[in-house]
Amino acid sequence: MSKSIAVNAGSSTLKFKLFDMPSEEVVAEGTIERIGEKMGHAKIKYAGQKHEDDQPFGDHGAAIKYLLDQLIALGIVQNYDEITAVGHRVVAGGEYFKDSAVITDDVIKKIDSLAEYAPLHDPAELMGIKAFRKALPNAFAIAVFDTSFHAEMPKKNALYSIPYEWYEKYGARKYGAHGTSHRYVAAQAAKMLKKPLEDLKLITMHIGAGASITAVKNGKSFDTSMGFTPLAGITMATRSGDVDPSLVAFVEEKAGMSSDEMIDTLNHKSGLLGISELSPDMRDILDAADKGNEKAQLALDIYVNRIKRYIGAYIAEMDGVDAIVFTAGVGENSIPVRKLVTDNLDCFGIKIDQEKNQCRGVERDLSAADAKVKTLLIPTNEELMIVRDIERLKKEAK
Ligand SMILES: Nc1ncnc2c1ncn2[C@@H]1O[C@H](COP(=O)(O)OP(=O)(O)O)[C@@H](O)[C@H]1O
Ligand SMILES: CC(=O)OP(=O)(O)O
Ligand SMILES: [Mg+2]
Repeated sequence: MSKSIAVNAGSSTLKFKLFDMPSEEVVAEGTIERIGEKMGHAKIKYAGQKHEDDQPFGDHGAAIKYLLDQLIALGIVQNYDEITAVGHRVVAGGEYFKDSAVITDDVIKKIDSLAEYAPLHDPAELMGIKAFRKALPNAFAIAVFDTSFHAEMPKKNALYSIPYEWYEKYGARKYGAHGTSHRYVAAQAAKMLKKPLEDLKLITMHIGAGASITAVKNGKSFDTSMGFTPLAGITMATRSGDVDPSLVAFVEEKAGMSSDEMIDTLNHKSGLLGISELSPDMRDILDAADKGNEKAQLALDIYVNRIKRYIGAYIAEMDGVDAIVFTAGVGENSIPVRKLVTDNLDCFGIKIDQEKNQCRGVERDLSAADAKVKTLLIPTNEELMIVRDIERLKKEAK
């Protein structure tokens, strides 16, 4: 018996799961939230116990140090040597990493060189890789890339209608993200539908703080809403999603902003937060909209509209759909958002049963009896995919 850990650094969170392998039993798991904010929060579950801390985590480095310290302090492991393998989530793998990779000095250099493709994520993930390498020098370590699932997307969907040489010279294309999550929920959907994944057309909606929608056709990523970086696509907690690039240049000029300031604003001060001028958190937006706050209502309306827009687009692109899937923070937990997104989609055969929709964080078929297209709720499990890739790459390395 050995232990493997999956480390998942998001834009503002650090999540982990420690598994006993090969049983895949979770022996400890936790989340450190609101990294970089005035006050952060850590929650770790292990051996039937729960440990919580309110303290600031200045950056992902601080969160990683805390996690490594707590593994020993809480007695989750007596010694780091008990953890024989580590899998790190890395958002941007460019066109280079079409599969997960065993971490070497060269792989670290390559990830570093790709950091511009996911500026909110890759630097934090590299910090994690380096800190774990130092603490667990003998562990088998791999990187699992969000972009791998989208790497072979058809060119007609991956390329922008811009000069072709930009793709050749600079790698200017759509890379997408959240691939590990889309891959997991698509496979689970096939199990729930009792059909081979290869025969299905699915729309998987990963809607958390970062959010993306993927058209999964015959088990492969066919199109996805995120773009060159995770800034594109639907409205997110603080990210704008799609905008006309001319508007960007226009506001830069009018407001005297540098392009760095602009990208920072589109990443951190836009989305739900930007429109509502209130909060990036969907729970706050729903509460405020309920109480009649007009900007919160508008933020909610825009958010729902963008998701519907991509559902419609992907049904058209795939020439139909068998099931749509809700996952991630908002998708798994928000009953009202699932209702609003699926309202008035009868024309596509999508209709949910409002009773079945009264649930959170469970795997469930939400479809109404007369729906032609299934609506599924599937909690994501990026960490399970990561440890499964550890096992696969270990075998391949032998
Ligand atoms: N009950 C809920 N209702 C609405 N939104 C929720 C609820 N619970 C969590 N969320 C949202 O989920 C988001 C976090 O999702 P998650 O997938 O963990 O994000 P990420 O991995 O992008 O950091 C938060 O922005 C929060 O607003
Ligand atoms: C790519 C991305 O947006 O990731 P997260 O949702 O974890 O921030
Ligand atoms: Mg995430």
